Amino acid sequence: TRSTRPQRLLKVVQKHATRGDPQSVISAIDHFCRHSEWAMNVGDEKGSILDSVVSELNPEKVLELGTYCGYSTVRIARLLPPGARLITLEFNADYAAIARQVIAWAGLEDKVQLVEGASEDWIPRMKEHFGIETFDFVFLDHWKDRYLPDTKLMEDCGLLRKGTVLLADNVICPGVPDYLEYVRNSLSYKSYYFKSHLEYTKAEDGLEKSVFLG
Ligand SMILES: O=C(NC/C=C/[C@H]1O[C@@H](n2cnc3cncnc32)[C@H](O)[C@@H]1O)c1cc([N+](=O)[O-])cc(O)c1O
Ligand SMILES: [Mg+2]
Repeated sequence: TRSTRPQRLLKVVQKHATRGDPQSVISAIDHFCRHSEWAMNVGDEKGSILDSVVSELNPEKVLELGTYCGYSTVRIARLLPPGARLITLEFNADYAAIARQVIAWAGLEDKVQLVEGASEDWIPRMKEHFGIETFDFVFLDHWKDRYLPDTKLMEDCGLLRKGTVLLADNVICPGVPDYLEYVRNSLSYKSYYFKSHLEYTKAEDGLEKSVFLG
C-alpha cells in the first residue's frame, strides 16, 4: 500500500539531512513541504517567530501540544539550554513513531520526551508523573478546538506561573476564535498577535503569544 505523507517526510529527512544537525532536518522538511507535499508543520516563516520567542525566553520546562512529525519539536529543542526539557504530547501512534525518528535524526532525543497520549489525559498528570511544577513555555499546535479547554485545564492543574508564555499556532488559519477571545479578554493574560502566513503559502495566518499574569 502507498506510504503516508509523514513516512515520506521521514524518508526525505533521512536522505537529505545530516544526523545530529537540527538545522538540516528543518531545512529538509521545509524544502519537501514547499516543493513536494504541503504538510501542517509550523514552517519556516512562523518558525522564525517561534525561534525568537523561545530564544528570548530561554525556557527550562517546555510543553508542546501536538507533535505531528516533530518539526516544531526540533525547532524548539535545538534552542534549549543544557538541562532544559521539552515534553511533547501526540496521541496518534503513527505520527508519534515518525516524530521519534525525526527527533532522533536531529540528535535531540536527550532534551525531548515524546508522550503518546491525549493532552486532556496527560496535562493532569504532569506533576505526579514527570515531576513538573510549572511550565515556562507552552506551544499549542494540536486540534484547534482543544486550545481553549486545554489552556483552562493547565490553569486548573496549576501548571502555569506568573510569566509563563503560551504561543499558539494557526490563530487565523484554520483559526481558534474561542481561544483568541479568551486570552485577549481575560485579565489573566497579556496577549500579542504576530502576523505571518500559513506555512508554505501566501494565506494569512499568525501566532498569538499570551503571557500568564498569575
Ligand atoms: O489542524 C491542524 N493541526 C492539528 C494538529 C494535530 C496534531 O496534533 C495531534 N493531536 C491533536 N489533538 C491532540 C491531543 N493530544 C495529543 N495530540 C493531539 C494530532 O494527532 C496531530 O498530530 C493544522 C491545520 C492547518 N491547515 O492549514 O489546515 C495548518 C496547521 O498549522 C495546523 O496545525
Ligand atoms: Mg499548526
